[in-house]
Amino acid sequence: MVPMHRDDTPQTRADWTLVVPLRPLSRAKSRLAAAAGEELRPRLALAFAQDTVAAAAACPAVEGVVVVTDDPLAGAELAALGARIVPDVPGAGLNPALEHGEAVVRAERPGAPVAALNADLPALRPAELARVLGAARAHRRSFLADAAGVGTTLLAAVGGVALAPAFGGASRAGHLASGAVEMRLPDVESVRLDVDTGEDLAAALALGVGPHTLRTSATSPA
Ligand SMILES: Nc1nc2c(ncn2[C@@H]2O[C@H](COP(=O)(O)OP(=O)(O)OP(=O)(O)O)[C@@H](O)[C@H]2O)c(=O)[nH]1
Ligand SMILES: C=C(OP(=O)(O)O)C(=O)O
Repeated sequence: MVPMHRDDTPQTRADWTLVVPLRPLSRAKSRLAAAAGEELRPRLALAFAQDTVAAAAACPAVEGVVVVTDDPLAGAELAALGARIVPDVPGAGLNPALEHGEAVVRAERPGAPVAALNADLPALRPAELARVLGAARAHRRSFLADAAGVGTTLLAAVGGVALAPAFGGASRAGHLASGAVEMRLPDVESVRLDVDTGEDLAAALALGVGPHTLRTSATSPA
């Protein structure tokens, strides 16, 4: 989130709002339990979200970060990083949570470009996110597949276009079927590397994670 300068190119304009969904930490990152254990799992889920939000907030293309969560600890920690916290839609699930966050943003700024970003990107780098959001300006709706090539880590919609999120499972195919354009970009691994398993965590640590995940994973057997 940086002020817009007169000579900013469209690629670096800070006008995107990111909507980051986060389920309660007590239930988050269940697939990590096998590698990390039940004590570390919720702490890692929080650390991933902190590193994701901190990197997103530091991205020169980003105007603001909205986190949709009912978790009080995560809400407080992520608000401290500059995120706006919006309550979840109880029992509705991931896509309604994203639509709710999008509606909150667009009620205030109907023309805002909006992107949904997973909260499990601990290696996220602001410059790589800026490249993705710059590319997303060329399409009405576009997305980035996750590192496995099965899911989605980011779904973007320019002003006046609904996100229409279809996250969950094989969402790459779902987003393609919905008409969203897949962005195929070099050198944006940090935006694609979502961490679901111990193997994913090892890959993120090798790429380089943010300080919260680095500290928390130091006690992890993953
Ligand atoms: N606000 C909100 N976020 C959700 C919900 N369900 C999933 N998410 C978030 O959506 C993103 C992708 O979620 P998943 O990969 O399905 O769940 P996860 O907790 O990250 O991992 P698993 O438990 O292993 O599936 C993560 O940032 C989750 O915290 C929900 O009902 N509400
Ligand atoms: C919900 C998704 O993420 P994950 O791979 O973390 O389940 C998805 O890719 O649509």
